[in-house]
Amino acid sequence: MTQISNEVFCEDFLLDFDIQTKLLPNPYYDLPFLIIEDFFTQKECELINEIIKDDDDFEKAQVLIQEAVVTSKTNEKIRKTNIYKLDNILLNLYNERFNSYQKQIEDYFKLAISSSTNVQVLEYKKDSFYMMHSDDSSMLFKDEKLVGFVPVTNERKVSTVLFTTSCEDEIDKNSFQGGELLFNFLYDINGNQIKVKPKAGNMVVFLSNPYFTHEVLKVKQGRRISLVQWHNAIVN
Ligand SMILES: O=C(O)CCC(=O)C(=O)O
Ligand SMILES: [Fe+2]
Repeated sequence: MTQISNEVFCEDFLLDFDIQTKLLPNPYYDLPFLIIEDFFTQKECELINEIIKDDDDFEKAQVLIQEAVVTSKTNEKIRKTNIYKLDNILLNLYNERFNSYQKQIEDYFKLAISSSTNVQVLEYKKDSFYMMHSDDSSMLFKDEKLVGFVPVTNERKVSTVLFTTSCEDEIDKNSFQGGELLFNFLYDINGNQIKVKPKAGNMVVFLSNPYFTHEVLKVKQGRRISLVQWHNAIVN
């Protein structure tokens, strides 16, 4: 294991791979990712959860799969979610809020955000999940062993995930069980994989590169809703 921040260690094999998009934050931080608390208020989250419920106009999740060329196709084995778009009022609110945190994000990761993708609203119902992946690369396997990563996009430097429902023991219409965001190759001081427990209103900000390979564990009950966006950035 190699220490990448005060409280987090990563698998050594990552250091042996030639990761072209390698970038890590300041090793003196406690965590190598940033959690922005209360990006949205509980009321704002509830409004989104309410609207998403009434909106049947979703597309099945598209998964970037590298074939001869990079194509996009629906693959329910990899990801089992519904995707929605935000309406203009909520989108403006999101953008306004994002702008107010942009400098904090840029300072944390020492980069300058140059553009951002559309915001995707993901809904995971019971038994939905999102298999292990890196946001900017394809994982290369040989005989079921991970042997490296190939970048599939250079437009994703930073990933942001904003939760509008919470992971709780007792569920109601704004919560769910399971559905933690797991960073597959990152560990805490006790050797446990880093798992983020979603809390409505909180945004997790991490680099899109293979160090931050992640998955969404299966939702056991309830509705998990997340607003996902990727950002391009100028990195020194
Ligand atoms: O829903 C989440 O928490 C993460 C989604 C994700 O990893 C992605 O869309 O790339
Ligand atoms: Fe992702």
